[in-house]
Amino acid sequence: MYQSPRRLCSALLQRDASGLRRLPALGLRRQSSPPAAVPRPASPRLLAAASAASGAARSCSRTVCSMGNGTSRLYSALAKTLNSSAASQHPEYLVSPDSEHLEPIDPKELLEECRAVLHTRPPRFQRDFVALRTDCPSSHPPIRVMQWNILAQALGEGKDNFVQCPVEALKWEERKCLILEEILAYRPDILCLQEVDHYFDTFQPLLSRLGYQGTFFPKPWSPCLDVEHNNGPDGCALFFLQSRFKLVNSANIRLTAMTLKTNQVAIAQILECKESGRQFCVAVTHLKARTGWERFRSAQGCDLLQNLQNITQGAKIPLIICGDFNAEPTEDVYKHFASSSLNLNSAYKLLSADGQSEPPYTTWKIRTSGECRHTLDYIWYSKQALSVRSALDLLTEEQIGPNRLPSFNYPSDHLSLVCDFSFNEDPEGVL
Ligand SMILES: NC(=O)C1=CN([C@@H]2O[C@H](COP(=O)(O)OP(=O)(O)OC[C@H]3O[C@@H](n4cnc5c(N)ncnc54)[C@H](OP(=O)(O)O)[C@@H]3O)[C@@H](O)[C@H]2O)C=CC1
Ligand SMILES: [Mg+2]
Repeated sequence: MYQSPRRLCSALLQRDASGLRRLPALGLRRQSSPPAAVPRPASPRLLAAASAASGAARSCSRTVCSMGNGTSRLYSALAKTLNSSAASQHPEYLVSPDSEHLEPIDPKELLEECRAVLHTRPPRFQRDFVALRTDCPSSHPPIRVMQWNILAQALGEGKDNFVQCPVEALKWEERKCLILEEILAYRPDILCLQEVDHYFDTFQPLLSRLGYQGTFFPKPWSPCLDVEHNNGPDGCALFFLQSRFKLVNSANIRLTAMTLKTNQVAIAQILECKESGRQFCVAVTHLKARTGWERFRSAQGCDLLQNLQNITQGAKIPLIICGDFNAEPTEDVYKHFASSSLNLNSAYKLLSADGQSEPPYTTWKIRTSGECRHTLDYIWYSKQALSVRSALDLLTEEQIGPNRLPSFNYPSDHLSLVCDFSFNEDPEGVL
């Protein structure tokens, strides 16, 4: 039954059986009158538990931190104590100690809360899934994977110079609802994010209440820490639905380039499907940005491929790799992935008429330096073990609008990519 946002919020504020006040999942106050304002909780019980460990780190990182100073090192160190260290393989570190105490939330209720906060904004864009393979019936539900560079709040406000994007469109309290709305609209089984600088206070607590298990690996020297009032370093985050998968193994990888440690990271996890018992490896990364760094990106890509070779025991385990590669398909790093012995294909090529061309853009923005329209984001997959059943179409130029991204309608300068995968039958010996 449809509940108005006003009724929903009051329902969320009722006392639960334990006598403790239940709080709105988002803990947000609406910007203007109708519908009624949601009181900001004085002490959000559920969010406090999840973000307590990050509180000290966040308060110390609210000052301007130049890279390499004690404060950013302290944050990095603290963040790492909550996650596994570089290239470690300790699943026990990856389980949030508080996750079992978190009250589940209904995704529909959270979506309603988001929509109430966003009621003054234009409606979200309609995007459709394009069916790609209907000829290979599978006895198990598909695995939906979402890849998205969500735009770090500190970079969007302090570094990216999106000259056509009004500052009000970047306000975190509303932008986070647009991000959550996009995630909730597609409800991925696996969510791979880049530029996450609100992991501990937003995504980890909320997504864990939606049934996800999350891992965060911050960049060692995040440029976010240069920005005044930053919320800590940005990094990659990987979430999967605990109802569908069991974590078998996990590695946080600091990428190297020509044997040197770099500022870019990846997370790779082996997951086991609870329905089918099949195992696969999913990885998320964000390679070095900017022109002039093509060889560096290429070296980082080679390092990631080598790590994935080791993790999948030479491609014995099927792979899905999501990332903002910061590289057009013409770059060497793309070519390395396309020709790797891991037998990978890029899922979004399948949206093209011949199945051979990447989409014309995955990011589109206007900076002081001009308009930047590029294809940089990819979902790679083991082409012999997996099939892409469908993929979410991109936004059209008309939907994106003349001021490009981010905007009041869309929270990031990068588009989300979403694919439904299924395992091919009888892959024995094919890999
Ligand atoms: N003190 C130290 O030892 C070190 C300090 N640093 C700091 O980190 C920063 C760079 O870190 P690094 O990880 O290499 O960052 P990158 O060059 O990879 O870029 C960082 C972010 O900037 C965005 N970006 C890309 N192009 C532009 C542009 N033209 N204008 C504004 N933003 C852009 C990228 O977004 P997208 O991916 O969406 O394009 C990316 O998220 C330095 O500026 C420095 O402050 C870094 C290393 C060491
Ligand atoms: Mg960016």
